[in-house]
Amino acid sequence: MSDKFQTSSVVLSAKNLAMPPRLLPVSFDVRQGEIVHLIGPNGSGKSTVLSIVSGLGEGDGEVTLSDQNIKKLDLSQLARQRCYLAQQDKPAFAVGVYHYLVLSLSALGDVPISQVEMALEEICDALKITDKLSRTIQQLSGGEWQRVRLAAACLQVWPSLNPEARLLLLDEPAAALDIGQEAIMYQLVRKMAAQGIAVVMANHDLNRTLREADTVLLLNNGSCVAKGTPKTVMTVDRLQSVFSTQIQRIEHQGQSCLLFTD
Ligand SMILES: Nc1ncnc2c1ncn2[C@@H]1O[C@H](COP(=O)(O)OP(=O)(O)OP(=O)(O)O)[C@@H](O)[C@H]1O
Repeated sequence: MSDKFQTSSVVLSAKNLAMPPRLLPVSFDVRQGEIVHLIGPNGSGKSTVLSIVSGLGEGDGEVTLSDQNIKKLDLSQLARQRCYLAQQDKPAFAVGVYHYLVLSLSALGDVPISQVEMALEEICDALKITDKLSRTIQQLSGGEWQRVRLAAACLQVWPSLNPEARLLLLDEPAAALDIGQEAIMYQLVRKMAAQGIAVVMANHDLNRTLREADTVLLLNNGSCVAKGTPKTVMTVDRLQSVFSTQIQRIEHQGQSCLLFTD
């Protein structure tokens, strides 16, 4: 987390989130500019956590977004404060990429078109989708479609367009991305966080989590087994036990790196 947000305010507070047996009670806070990774095996509850804190999924417990109970926020208030990129397939209907991106701003009211164009240009350049703007979403590869979805998510909570934006929720955003595009996605996530947006994302790439996350929640069978900094949570013994596979940790040029040796 950038130094300027070290003592920043809590954006998202989740208290005793639960949906037994899929998710047993878990509590955590996320601060302005903090990047939180949810890790754990398939079916451990990562998407369930994201869907409850998004305000769209059913579940027990209390979630507050900027001190407001999310159950009291209507859909357009939610859409202005947080964006939720779920795991999902391409919609069946055909829509142009540009139109799809602009639709992500529909909850924001009147935003000057010049500001929209500037943000679109910056995000599309970063994600390398500018040449796809005139296509329909049916004419994209899986990785291109994922980048368009990411662009739409970032646009919705882009601080210069949306002063109410606080939180970006991403469910496995690197799915379908090649390693170069994955690196670009992480740069964009860091850029959002550097502007004060709190990020909570589900992730399967443990080496990325080691390097990119400020805070990690490790889930297993619906329970949070550890929470804290990557180095304290992601010990070899704990990861081997949770993921039931052989892992080694090596140091390379000052960075820790996990090797999966099974
Ligand atoms: N709609 C549903 N109805 C009933 N159970 C569900 C439903 N969706 C998910 N589950 C179950 O809830 C548990 C948690 O699922 P969840 O999708 O949160 O896991 P996850 O950690 O995100 O998994 P993955 O890494 O595979 O995406 C799993 O046991 C799953 O089978």
